[in-house]
Amino acid sequence: MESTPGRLQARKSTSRYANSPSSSTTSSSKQFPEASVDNLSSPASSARSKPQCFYSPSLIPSSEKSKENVTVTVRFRPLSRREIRRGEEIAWYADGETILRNEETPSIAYAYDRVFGPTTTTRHVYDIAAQHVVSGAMEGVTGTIFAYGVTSSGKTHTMHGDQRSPGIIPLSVKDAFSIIQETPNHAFLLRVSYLEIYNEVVNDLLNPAGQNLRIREDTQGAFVEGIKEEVVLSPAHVLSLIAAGEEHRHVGSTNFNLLSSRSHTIFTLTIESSPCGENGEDGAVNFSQLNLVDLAGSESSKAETIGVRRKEGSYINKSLLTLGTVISKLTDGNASHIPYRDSKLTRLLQSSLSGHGRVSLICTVTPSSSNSEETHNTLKFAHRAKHIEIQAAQNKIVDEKSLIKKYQNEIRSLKEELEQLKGGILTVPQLKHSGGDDIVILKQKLEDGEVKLKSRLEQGEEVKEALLSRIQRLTKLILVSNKPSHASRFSHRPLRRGHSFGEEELAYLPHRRRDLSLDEENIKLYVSLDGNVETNKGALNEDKKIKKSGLLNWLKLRKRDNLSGALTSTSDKSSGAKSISPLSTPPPGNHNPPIESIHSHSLPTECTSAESLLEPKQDQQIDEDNSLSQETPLTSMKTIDQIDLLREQQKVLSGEVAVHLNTLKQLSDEAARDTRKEFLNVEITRLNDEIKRKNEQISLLESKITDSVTSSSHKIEEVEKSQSFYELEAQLNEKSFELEVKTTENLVIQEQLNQKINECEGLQETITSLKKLLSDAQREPQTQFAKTEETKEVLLRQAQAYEIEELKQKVTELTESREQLEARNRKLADDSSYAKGLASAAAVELTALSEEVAKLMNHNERLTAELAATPKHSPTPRKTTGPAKNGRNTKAKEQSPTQMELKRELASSREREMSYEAIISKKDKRETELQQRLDESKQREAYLENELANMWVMVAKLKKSQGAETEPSESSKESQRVDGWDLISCRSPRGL
Ligand SMILES: Nc1ncnc2c1ncn2[C@@H]1O[C@H](COP(=O)(O)OP(=O)(O)OP(=O)(O)O)[C@@H](O)[C@H]1O
Repeated sequence: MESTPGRLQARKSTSRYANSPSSSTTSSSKQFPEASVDNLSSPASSARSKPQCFYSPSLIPSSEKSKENVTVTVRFRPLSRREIRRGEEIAWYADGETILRNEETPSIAYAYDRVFGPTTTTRHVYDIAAQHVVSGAMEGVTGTIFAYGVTSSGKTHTMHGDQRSPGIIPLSVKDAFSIIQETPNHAFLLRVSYLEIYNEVVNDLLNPAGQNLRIREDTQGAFVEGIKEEVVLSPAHVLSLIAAGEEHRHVGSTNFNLLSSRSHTIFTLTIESSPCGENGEDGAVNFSQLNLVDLAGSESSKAETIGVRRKEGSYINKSLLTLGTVISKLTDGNASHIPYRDSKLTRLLQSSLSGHGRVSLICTVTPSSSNSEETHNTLKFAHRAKHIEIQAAQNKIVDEKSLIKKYQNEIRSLKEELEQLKGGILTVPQLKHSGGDDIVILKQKLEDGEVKLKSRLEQGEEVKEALLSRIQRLTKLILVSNKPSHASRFSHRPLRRGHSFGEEELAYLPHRRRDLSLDEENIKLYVSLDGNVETNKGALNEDKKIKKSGLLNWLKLRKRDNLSGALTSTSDKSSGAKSISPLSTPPPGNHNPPIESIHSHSLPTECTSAESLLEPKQDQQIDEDNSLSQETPLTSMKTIDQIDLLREQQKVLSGEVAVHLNTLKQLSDEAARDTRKEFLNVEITRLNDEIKRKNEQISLLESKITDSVTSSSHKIEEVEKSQSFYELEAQLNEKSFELEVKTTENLVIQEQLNQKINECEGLQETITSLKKLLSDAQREPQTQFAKTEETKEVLLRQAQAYEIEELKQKVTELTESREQLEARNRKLADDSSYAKGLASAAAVELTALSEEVAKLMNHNERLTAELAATPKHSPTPRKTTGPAKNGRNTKAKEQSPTQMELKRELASSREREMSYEAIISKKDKRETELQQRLDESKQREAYLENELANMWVMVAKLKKSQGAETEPSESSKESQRVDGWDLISCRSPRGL
């Protein structure tokens, strides 16, 4: 639908460019199909959370705030030779001035503030996408311009450019100085800083020592701690600093870009401006920053990088991803948290993105089909960014925060000091009308006055010179227009300023970069290195060489800075947290011919250029004049300083002449009244002579001034004529630079050589000592043999000591087992004595029993005998009947209990006898057993004692043999004693 572009053009930011000339075209003569743009982005931004304010309460924001959107433009680069050779198709194309469309699916289209075709010049891009940000910054509205796109899409080409086509940065710088020139009655102070973010580390590109700097925050927002800020005086000065900074930037080759930026860079121009002139100096100071950002390119997986490049690529992608997230959150009304802190890039861009300054995003894309997807991503990013809403406001700063005010105040007080000094010198005693008697006193006073005047003049001369030069230096830091005040750019702003660069300025820009991406040959070159994309030193060196001519000039000037020693960098802490080096600017005239055009050299007020001493020549805008930009600046500024000094001297002399004339007049009056006073005539004559002499001096100074002016103009002419000389000089410098490089390389090689020589010497020494050792060894074989014997002996002794130790252990063990056996023996002896006791008791009992048995047997025998006698006197019990029977029975009855008793007794005694016998036999058995064991123990004890004795004998033998061997050695004896094994004591405790 056509409505969307219409809507876009109706936007404030777009409409301002509606009439601007456009060279934007679609690629080649291709006919692009009409397409609907249903999905074109709408710029309407929804309400979003208020971002953090960049400016502190000390800064008074202008009441006039207007809402606007980020300016988003897209720039196509032409297809590279390589892409053409590969036969790549056009995937995206510019459909008119604001629409970009997909070739394959024409319904996919995006609208932006402007779409630049591949043939659009950077200058045109500047006019559309950057100029309003730069002029805003010069008026106090902070601005940021950044280039975004995939690798090799043309970001660096757009931001830095080359000599043939200067980029946004040089064009902005040039424009900033032109604006100063076009803004009379305003004083400006510009300072720059330049940093890179490489692998999430912030490095100061203006100060190689400033590595890994910290980002801090104060009430004004995020800032880089310790970054160098340099006060700048001219476009050439700024470009020289950028060129020097670029030397330190991380650049490497990838398979897409020979000189791919591996870091994001932020170039910041800090601008302070204040009205000056009749009543201007009391006004508030405008403070703003212009950030020019060259982002590193996002890398797709196609990049196939390895090693360092891959690491760099992942850091780059991560920070760009965070940038994308921040941008989408900024445009999302519901987002409560915006992750600025997730990357250093977004932290530093926070104040720019959060909506208090103008932002211009230039998205660079390639039309090629191979990059279609990446291009689409860039377009989506740009589409999101378009929705960021900003409220740009002019910022004013209070006096104490302003560096320009500080300098202006210092200049004012220095001038007052100078005036006082002059006044002090010129004050002479005023002649009052006095009577004739006072004439002598008057004469005396006059003479005194003359003497004092002379000495003061002499003393004050040096101080005056110092004051003057300080005033001049400070004045030079403050940039003012030398145009008449009615030519204010605010009232008559020209539609377009001239951007022509002087030779010197161009020298700081790189030559034309290699055309687009790598050609096949180059790829081969790269692939051959480390199999992938190692840095091609040759190619990089070539590019560095290209830059060198610019850099050489810069270095040359730097050297001059040092040589002249006039000014050194001093960081100005009072002006803010950041280190500023206002006086690190070059000494008067250093490499800044163009600045002469915008400097006022008048001393009374630093803003009135009408009094410029070197008018009209110095009034010309030298930066547009190539010949002037070739002038040797130091000489030029010296001349200006000299002229200033001569004029000052002239003024002092004129003052003195005036005093003399006054005195002369009074004396003449006096002489006319009283003609008798001869001495008055003499004095008059003397004064006349003096006046004449001083007038001569004045005319001499006048002629000197004229000469200086003429000679300076002659010099300019000479410079014009000697362009070739400078070229030669540049070549010479280049050669000397190369020579210096070679010398340095030589020195390094020399150092390495010395190191190697030292190493060699060390090795030589080792060899010598080894040789010496060898020869010593050969020369003293016997010593060696003795040494071997000694070693053997030591080993033997060690073995013996070890054996002794073992034997000692054995002895201990044996002693222990002997003690155990002894204990057992004792126990056995106890047992045996107990058994003996038992046996003797049993024997006693046995004897008693035997006796009893014997008694019983005797009794038994008697009874048996009695029994045998009994049948003769009494019938047999069988034959006995009746009373006989009864008689016999009674007798039997009388005898049988006794017999029975006896029998029972006999049986029991027999039983007892038998049990006693059993016990006795048991005891005997036990006794035999014990006896056997006792015998065994005794045998074992005897055996052990025998063994022990053998061992003692062995030990004694060993000791003896050892003693014999080591008899001379007291130490071994000592060791024996120490061991506690004196041979005398080496006997068995039993005397074995
Ligand atoms: N608009 C253009 N016209 C002509 N040549 C261009 C244009 N844009 C880019 N180029 C060329 O394309 C090549 C790559 O461009 P450049 O180095 O600027 O890309 P880049 O986006 O900065 O890449 P990287 O992110 O890798 O640093 C360069 O040789 C450059 O001269």
